[in-house]
Order: sequence, then structure tokens, then C-alpha cells
Amino acid sequence: MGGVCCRPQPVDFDGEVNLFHFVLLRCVGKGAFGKVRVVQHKQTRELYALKYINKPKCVKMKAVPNIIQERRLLEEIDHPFIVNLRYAFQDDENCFFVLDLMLGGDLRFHLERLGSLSEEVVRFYVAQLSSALAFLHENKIMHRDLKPDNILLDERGNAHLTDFNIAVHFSDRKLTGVAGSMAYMAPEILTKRGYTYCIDWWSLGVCAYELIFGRRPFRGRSNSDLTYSIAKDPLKYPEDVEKRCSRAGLQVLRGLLERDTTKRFGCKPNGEGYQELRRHPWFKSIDWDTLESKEQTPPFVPDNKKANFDASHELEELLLEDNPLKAKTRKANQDNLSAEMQQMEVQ
Ligand SMILES: Nc1ncnc2c1ncn2[C@@H]1O[C@H](COP(=O)(O)OP(=O)(O)OP(=O)(O)O)[C@@H](O)[C@H]1O
Repeated sequence: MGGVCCRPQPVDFDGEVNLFHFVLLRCVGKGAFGKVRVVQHKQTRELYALKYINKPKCVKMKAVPNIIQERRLLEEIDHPFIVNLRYAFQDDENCFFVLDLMLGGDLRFHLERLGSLSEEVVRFYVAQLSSALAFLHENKIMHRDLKPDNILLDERGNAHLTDFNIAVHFSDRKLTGVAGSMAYMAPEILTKRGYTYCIDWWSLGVCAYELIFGRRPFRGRSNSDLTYSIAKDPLKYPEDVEKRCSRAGLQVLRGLLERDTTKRFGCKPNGEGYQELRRHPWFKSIDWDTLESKEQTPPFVPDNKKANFDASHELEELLLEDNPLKAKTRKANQDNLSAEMQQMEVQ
């Protein structure tokens, strides 16, 4: 009799996708509302990253519209340098996003470990991320939170943009809502002049500068100091700049970190800014035609023998998790759910 309890449930692969379709593997990260773990699709054997978002926590932190927005935007897009959404579903407790798996770690992790990256490596990431930004802008989406933490490497070393939590659709009207991570925000966001997709090119400039020099271009002890620095301080470089970055590289940094949006690199409408950037001499070594098919060998290959993420998440799951993730059949009676939880149901 005892054996009956533990027999695995038969999985219906023809029905809607749910957690029963996946084998749950190791934990690789922790976000604001849940965790991220590696999963394998039981039928296709493909590996993915499963991001799970605890619904009550999300309601408590008033983040329901952001999660819905993130899912809606991700469902619209598919690009080689974006962490794409492959499936989305939910149970009574969590929303699940099944995403492209990135086993190479995020660029914050590598920056902290290495101090800085070589110009050649950064050029490669800037090229790949420019391609992702041009695609998003063409689809009238601005990301608004480009920073090293949101750039993930696959196991071969290709860069991918993730975290569409505060991404939005845009039209010709300028936006004014302050959103993003302050150190990477363009001056026109902070000075409340109204902004467009051009802010993402500025953030790319801040990331590229930080990756090459190991520190950010604009700093401040308080938010108002930082705002002042972003809006007014001249762009300076470390003393050993010549050892770290070529003249062409500095030109691109300066072009992206241009306060005048009519002159900022990447910003010309209808993808013209992106085409201009591609033609810049700094990208001479990049073969743009094969970049998107990932045929080029990335100049930095993450060490696949070491975990390229904080291993404490896995340990925490083992030692501290009192409610470990498990596939469950849905029980929720829609009528008993709060308004916010109902909102999450309607997808
Ligand atoms: N597709 C993925 N593949 C591999 N690891 C990932 C993937 N997405 C996220 N991670 C890991 O999980 C960590 C948490 O990611 P997640 O996007 O949930 O958190 P977050 O950046 O705090 O975003 P949010 O604000 O949406 O919670 C990341 O730092 C990264 O190390």
C-alpha cells in the first residue's frame, strides 16, 4: 500500500504547460519575489531557467502590475541577445516564467570577481546589447533598467538582456516617471525633462564605462550628489585610461554618455542611430552579419567548472526553505481571491 503515495503522476504533455512538465534542478538565483532554478523539460529534455514569483508577496509589495507587464512584454519578443520567455503558467501560490537558461553568470558577478574587463570583451557585449536594444526600440519597447546585474552570459559567453520588470511600451509622447537604477539613469530622467528610448543608450554607456574601468563614470555620496554628477559633471577617465581603452573606444563611450539626446549615439530614429553605431571604427572587428546567429567566438568564456552564480542560494534552499517548490494541482476558487490575485489570473 505504502508505495502508492509516491508513484509519479502521469504527465499530460498535450494539455496546458504546468510545473509537472519539468524536472526541478539546482537553484541559481534569488529575486525580489522568488527564486530562479534550472529545470529540464521532461519531454524535450531542454534545460531552462524557471523564475518563480510568490503571488501573496507580489501583492503585498504592490508589484502585480509590474509582473503582468513583464509577462506581456516578454510574450511579444524573441531575440538572440534577450533572455526570452518560453512558457508562463501559474499555480495557487506562484507565477512561473520559463526562460532561456544562462549558465555564465551575470556581469555584476564577473565585474566583482575580476575588477574590470578588457576593452575587447566589452566591445563584444556592447555590440550584442546594441543589437538587442535596436530590436526593442524597433518594437517600441524601452527597457529602462540596463545595468551589469541585468546582463546574463550563456555558457559560451554571449551577453543577454534580462529583467523586463520596469520596461514599457512607448509612443511619440515623452515619459516622465522616474524609473530605473539611479546610477544608470540618463540625465533627462533625473532632470524630469521627459524622456524617450534614448535613455537605454545612455545606460549602455554607463555599463560599458564601468566594465572597462571598474568604476562608474558619475558618482555621488547622496542621491542629490549623484543627480548633480549625472546632469553636470564632465566625463573623466582614470589616469591609466590609455592602457585600458583605445581612442575609438573612448569616442563610443563619449557618444553614448552624451547629454544632448540629439547627438547621443544610437538615438537617431528608425534604427538609423544603431546603423551609425555599427559603422563606428571601434566595431571594425565585429562581423555584424554573423553576430546575431552567434557564430562568432565570444572573447570571454565563463568557466563552466565553477558555479557562475552565488552558491548560497542552493545551500539556502537545502537548509532553510520551509516550503520547497513542488508541482501541485490547482485548487483556487477564483471567487475567493483578492482583486489583485484575480488580476494575476487574467492573463
Ligand atoms: N535566465 C536565467 N538563467 C540563469 N540564471 C538566471 C536567469 N534569470 C535570473 N537568473 C539568476 O537569478 C538571479 C535573480 O534573478 P531575478 O530576475 O529573479 O531577480 P531580480 O534581478 O531581483 O529581478 P526581480 O526584480 O524581477 O526579482 C539573477 O541575478 C541571476 O543570477
